Amino acid sequence: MLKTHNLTKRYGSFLALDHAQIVVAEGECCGVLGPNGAGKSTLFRLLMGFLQPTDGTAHIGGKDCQREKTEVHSLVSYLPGDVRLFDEMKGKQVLEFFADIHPRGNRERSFATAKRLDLDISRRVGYMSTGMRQKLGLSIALATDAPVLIMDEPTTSLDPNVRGEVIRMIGEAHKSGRTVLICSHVLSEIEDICDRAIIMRQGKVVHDQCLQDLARRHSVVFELNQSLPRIPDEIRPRVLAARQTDTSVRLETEGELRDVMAWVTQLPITNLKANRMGLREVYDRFHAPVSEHAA
Ligand SMILES: Nc1ncnc2c1ncn2[C@@H]1O[C@H](COP(=O)(O)OP(=O)(O)OP(=O)(O)O)[C@@H](O)[C@H]1O
Repeated sequence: MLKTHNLTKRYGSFLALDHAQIVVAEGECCGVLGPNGAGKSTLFRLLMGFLQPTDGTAHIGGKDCQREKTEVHSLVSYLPGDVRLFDEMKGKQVLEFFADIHPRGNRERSFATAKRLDLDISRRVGYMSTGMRQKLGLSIALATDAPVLIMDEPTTSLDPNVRGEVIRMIGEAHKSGRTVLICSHVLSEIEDICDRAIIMRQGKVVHDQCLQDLARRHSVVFELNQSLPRIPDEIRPRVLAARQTDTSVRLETEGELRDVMAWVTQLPITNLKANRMGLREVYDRFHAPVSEHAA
């Protein structure tokens, strides 16, 4: 449904997006992760045809995001990272305006979405708080029945309860068969609704993670006062990685944990911990926390 080939964007000599190869299948929900400046919004703006690529191509629903922008826009509902709306208009007028110009817009659904987000649409945009303006943007973007949803940090500036509601609404859109591309700095939001997560670093896609696979992974950590013995052949295929630093051992496993644990627990170990792997561990492989860099 959505495909980029070597998609590249330079601002002068600065490479903001570096030969990105991304494929999102129809009906898939794909999260895009990465620190500030990684190139996420640049990718989204290129997909919407708001930026001209330096190199490469992007297609949505088989339409070229540059040359067939109008067709692409009729397939996509887009929430920009910086929601800018008309200050002089009331919320209701803004919803009517966007529902009328989007080929798949619907006034009643926009009003219902705003109501679900507890937004007072009788208020003028200029008098709305940042979170209220974000809700208004969401009421526009979530109310169309466009088959593709592209959302740049949809829960930014929202309080925790509304964040939860927005994530539920995006999850519902995904369940109804729509294709979703979403970026967020909140890893749990991506884990909650996405099938896959793409991790970006300095304009490059550095990792593509299927979240169903991740749910079957565990980290097993323990102390051992000797070298780790050879892992038995029966469990070796399920131990994806084994690392020993002095007395500390960390195994990364996939699938059934029972016989891995049976082997580990017959070693002279202490301080055994086994945890389900999360997106955090995967993300930290590419972006270690700032304090670790500083250490
Ligand atoms: N118009 C521009 N001119 C020059 N550099 C730009 C321009 N727009 C973006 N950049 C740079 O491109 C890089 C990628 O920016 P982008 O907005 O795509 O990052 P992002 O991953 O969305 O970040 P954030 O999480 O902070 O929103 C940044 O270093 C940014 O400073």
